[in-house]
Amino acid sequence: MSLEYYLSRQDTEKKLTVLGEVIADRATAALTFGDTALLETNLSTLKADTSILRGCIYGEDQKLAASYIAVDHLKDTCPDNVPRLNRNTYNFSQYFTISRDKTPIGTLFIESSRKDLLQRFNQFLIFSGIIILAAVVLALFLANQLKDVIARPMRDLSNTLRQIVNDKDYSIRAVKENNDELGDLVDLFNGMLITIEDENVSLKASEERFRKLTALSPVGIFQVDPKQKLQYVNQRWRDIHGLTNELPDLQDWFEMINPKDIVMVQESWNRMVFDQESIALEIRLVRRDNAHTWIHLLASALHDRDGELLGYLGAISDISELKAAQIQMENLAFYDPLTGLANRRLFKNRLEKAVKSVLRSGKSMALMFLDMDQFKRINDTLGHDAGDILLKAVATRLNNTVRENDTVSRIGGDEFTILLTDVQQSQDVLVVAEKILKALSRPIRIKGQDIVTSVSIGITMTPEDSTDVNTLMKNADLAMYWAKEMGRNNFQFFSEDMNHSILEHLALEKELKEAIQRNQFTLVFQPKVSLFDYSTTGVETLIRWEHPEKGLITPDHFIPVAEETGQIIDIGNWVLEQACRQISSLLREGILPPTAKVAVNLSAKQFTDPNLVQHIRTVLEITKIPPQCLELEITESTLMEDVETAIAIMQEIKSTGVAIAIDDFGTGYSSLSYIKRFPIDVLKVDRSFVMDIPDDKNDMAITAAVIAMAHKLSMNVVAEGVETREQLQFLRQNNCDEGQGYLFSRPLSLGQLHRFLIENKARRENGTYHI
Ligand SMILES: Nc1nc2c(ncn2[C@@H]2O[C@H](COP(=O)(O)O[C@H]3[C@@H](O)[C@H](n4cnc5c(=O)[nH]c(N)nc54)O[C@@H]3COP(=O)(O)O)[C@@H](O)[C@H]2O)c(=O)[nH]1
Repeated sequence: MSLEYYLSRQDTEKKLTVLGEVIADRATAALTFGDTALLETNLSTLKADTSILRGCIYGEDQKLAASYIAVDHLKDTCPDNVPRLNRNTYNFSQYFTISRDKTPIGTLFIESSRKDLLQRFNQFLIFSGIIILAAVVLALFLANQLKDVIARPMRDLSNTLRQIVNDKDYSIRAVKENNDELGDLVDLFNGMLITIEDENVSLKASEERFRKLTALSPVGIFQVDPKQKLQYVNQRWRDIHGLTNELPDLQDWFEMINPKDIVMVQESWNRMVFDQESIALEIRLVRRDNAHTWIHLLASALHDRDGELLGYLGAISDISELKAAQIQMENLAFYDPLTGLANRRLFKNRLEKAVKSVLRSGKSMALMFLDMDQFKRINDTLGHDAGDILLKAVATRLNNTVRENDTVSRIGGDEFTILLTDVQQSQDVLVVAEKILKALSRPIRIKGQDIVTSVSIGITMTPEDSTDVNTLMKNADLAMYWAKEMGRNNFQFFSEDMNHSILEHLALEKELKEAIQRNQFTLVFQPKVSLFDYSTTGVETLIRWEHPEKGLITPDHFIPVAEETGQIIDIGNWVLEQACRQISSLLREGILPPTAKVAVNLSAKQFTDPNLVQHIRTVLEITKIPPQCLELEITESTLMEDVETAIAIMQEIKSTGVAIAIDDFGTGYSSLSYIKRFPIDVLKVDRSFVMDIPDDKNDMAITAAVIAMAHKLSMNVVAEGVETREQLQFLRQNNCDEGQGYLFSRPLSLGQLHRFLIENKARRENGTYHI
């Protein structure tokens, strides 16, 4: 506005200047000549401009020379003298110098009214107002129009969007009204909806597929959200857990895991959550119905395309059957199916590991080798099923005797091993060995019978004795053998001396081979005496080895070796033949009565030798000894090894007319039912029962019972090892038939026997016989 006013004012002032300068120029001559009329004519040109209020020309003397007053302002006059210029007046006024030859000769004063200017300005204002008003009206109009054209479609679009969001219905479409930019926007929006709908459809299809797949899946599937909440499980998952419909908490699920596996599961779960590691575990579940289920668990974290965590997805499969099969396979491969103990393979494996650990830790470990005494006999007597029950009972007792860390194994028929780990001193092992012997000494009831069993235990220590697994096994075996030698039902620690003895044993084996050819064996005969009249009823043949360097070697030392190597067959045959040859002369000479018998010991190997009976017949024939004068002593243990075969062999022997005596009776776990079936003529009560008479009441009772029983079975009873008068008295009181022992005579050479028989006969005949 002010600009407009300023420009109008400048226009007015410029116009006034042009007008003033023209009039001043024209007034030069009229003023020179004082022609007032011409001056006024000149001034009258001011009429043309209605805004001029007055024009005044003053001469050189400053006196008014001519004037013009606008008709509307006749009340105004020109002052007589040149008026002062007053800028504060409402009107414009301006002075123009009238010059002649550049010399001022007068002054023109023109006053112009601002009225036009203001009028023009007002007009401008009015016009501007009208324009603005029109513009506003137009703007409002246009805005209204625009509202319809732009805002409504936008509102429609946003309503559509709101409806889609509220209803989650992506099939709704925005309506396109125009083919303008908004139309394009609607097209784009609808295009986007189509894409979302397509993606939704494929997502729903994929979800449906996922649900169907998981519903039909043979594996249990579960989903956990990022906040560790179990979000989804399929039916199979519920079935495996024995759950119906409820979805348990993750914590509840963890509580269904076997306590032995829970630490492992939690550690793996934490690794999955914090380190994004996948889980693959085999664990046990304890279901609500208390059933145990082995499962294979797989789980891993689930992320979207941007790596944002969506949760965890996992699968479980019921591997109980697989595990059972695996356990069964492992059991078959590593465990003894009868006792459930570790087998030889597993034992060796554990022994190897234990030796390595001993080398690392610097601690000691003991290996025990156990062999059941007389197992074969029990097995044969009571049957294999009874043998199995016995083995199982022994296994249980062994297991209960040792600590959980120790390994008890069955490595063969009646052979067990025990690995005692973390041993401080050999005294600890000794305590365990004693505990084992004690545990096994309690009778085991099988088929209504109380069976007493025992074991012989060999013990070796590592690293003390060796750190080689095979050597340790050999050591323990050797020590066990030693325990057997020491009378069974005991334990022996391995020592290098045992090794030494084995070397001796090997040397003995070698020398035995040559002993027969070199005639190093001799025979001695121990008389058997009637306990009724002290007559000599027979003799027992006992072998002796006269070693050229070692002197006299008793059969205890070489018979077991000969038995092991099989040399006993040759040695036994030699004894049988020699005994018959030597005694036949005594019989022929009548020094031995015709009722007397020469007894020869038969070892187990001899007894089962298929040529035995033929050999007996040959010997009888060669030596001309009557069969009824020959008696074969077979130990109870030999007979009990294979009862049925023993009966058959005995019957064959009996068919030759030769008598059979059961030796060492009472030590071989015979059962009465078998004794009854054995074709036995003589029963020899073992020396171990006689030796403690009269101190051991048990032994006395047993001996008395055995004598009574043998008599009931029509057997002759011979008591072995009679050394004292008390023993003799007891045996006589209990009607024992015969006695053999140092009380009557020690084993005698043939010559000594000859003398003994004659002297004994004479003493009895002349009544000087006394004991
Ligand atoms: N297969 C063969 N075995 C044989 C043969 N010769 C002997 N043997 C067996 O060797 C074992 C030991 O015999 P031996 O050292 O000869 O001892 C016998 C007797 O000397 C001993 N005995 C006899 N009376 C007493 C006595 O009062 N006290 C005592 N301490 N010892 C005594 O007993 C042995 C005889 O025992 P047994 O045979 O059980 O009747 C021994 O088992 C022999 O059998 C052989 O040729 N073949």
